[in-house]
Amino acid sequence: MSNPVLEIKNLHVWYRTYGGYSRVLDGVNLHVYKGEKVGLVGEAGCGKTTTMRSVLRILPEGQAHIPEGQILYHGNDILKMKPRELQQVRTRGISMIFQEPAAALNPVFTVGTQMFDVIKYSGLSKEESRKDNIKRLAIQAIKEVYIPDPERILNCYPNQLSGGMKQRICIAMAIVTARELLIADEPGTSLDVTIQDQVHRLLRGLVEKKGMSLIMITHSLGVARELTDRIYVMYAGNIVEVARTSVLFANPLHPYTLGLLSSVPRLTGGGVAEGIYGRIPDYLRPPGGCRFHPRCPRAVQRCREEKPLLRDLGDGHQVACFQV
Ligand SMILES: Nc1ncnc2c1ncn2[C@@H]1O[C@H](COP(=O)(O)OP(=O)(O)OP(=O)(O)O)[C@@H](O)[C@H]1O
Ligand code: NI
Repeated sequence: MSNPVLEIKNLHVWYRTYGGYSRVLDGVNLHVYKGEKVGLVGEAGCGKTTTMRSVLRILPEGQAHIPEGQILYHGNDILKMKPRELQQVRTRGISMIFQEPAAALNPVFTVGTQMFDVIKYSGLSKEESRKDNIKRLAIQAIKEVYIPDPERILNCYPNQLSGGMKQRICIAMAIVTARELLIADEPGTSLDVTIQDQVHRLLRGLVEKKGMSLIMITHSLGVARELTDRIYVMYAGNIVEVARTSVLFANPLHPYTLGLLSSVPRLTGGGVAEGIYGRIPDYLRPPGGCRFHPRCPRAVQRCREEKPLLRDLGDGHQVACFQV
């Protein structure tokens, strides 16, 4: 296979807090190939958003600290890029859509004004930046997210649109200029389930049509199963298991993955199964050894003392656990 579009290597991210450093990411490794759809799955607070904000370098300034790690975009470390290079990545390479569409749109400007700005600053040639061309690109992007009457939408303010429409506009803005990788952070979680489902299918269709790569952040293995080729399971700032989606569901190995699977609601009644007891640890004083050991039904002494690294079990199925 060719080289990955994006490769995160041994990423550590800490937050400065009143109590000291909160050591959230503890050596994250993740990659995505061209055209691949990858899921990053784990419960609230495990560090999914932190990982992806690091990629675009949009972590809160002055609070976040990256003591170690690399984020390679076609082999170039994003963490070392100069502002111009970084701008290029953000406008032409990688874009991100967020959970809350309302927060991503500015209420005081029309959809058109905001879309035109995105296009203008995406490094187009002089010829391409002609006004009529910018408008044409915006209209085309709105059509691609299946919103009727694009001309009218351009003149609307965000509050004139429904939540689902706003999320679609955010997607249109993310794909309006040539992009290679789309990072979707639980898009549509604030919307009702049928609309959320439509947003997911729209995303999948678009990235497939354009041959883009997708990193889908979600707390739901069910959602990841629908949308991705490969899944990274994250627990407390570590990747604990990676596998092709079909393999992960056929042969899940890490005790945390098993716990997550048992908390996926059954379609055939029975409701939510037992899930996993306890909660994500305090990152100021994270547990030693395997961070999952306090909640793990299979933990032994070694798990308390030594950190398990990802081991390859063949065919890219990797797991970080001494007990499998
Ligand atoms: N600016 C910050 N300062 C201190 N701690 C932070 C900051 N931002 C995030 N955190 C902490 O980092 C941890 C990981 O947060 P993050 O948002 O990356 O998790 P997540 O997996 O995206 O969760 P969710 O599913 O709720 O979106 C959490 O404990 C969170 O409280
Ligand atoms: Ni998040």
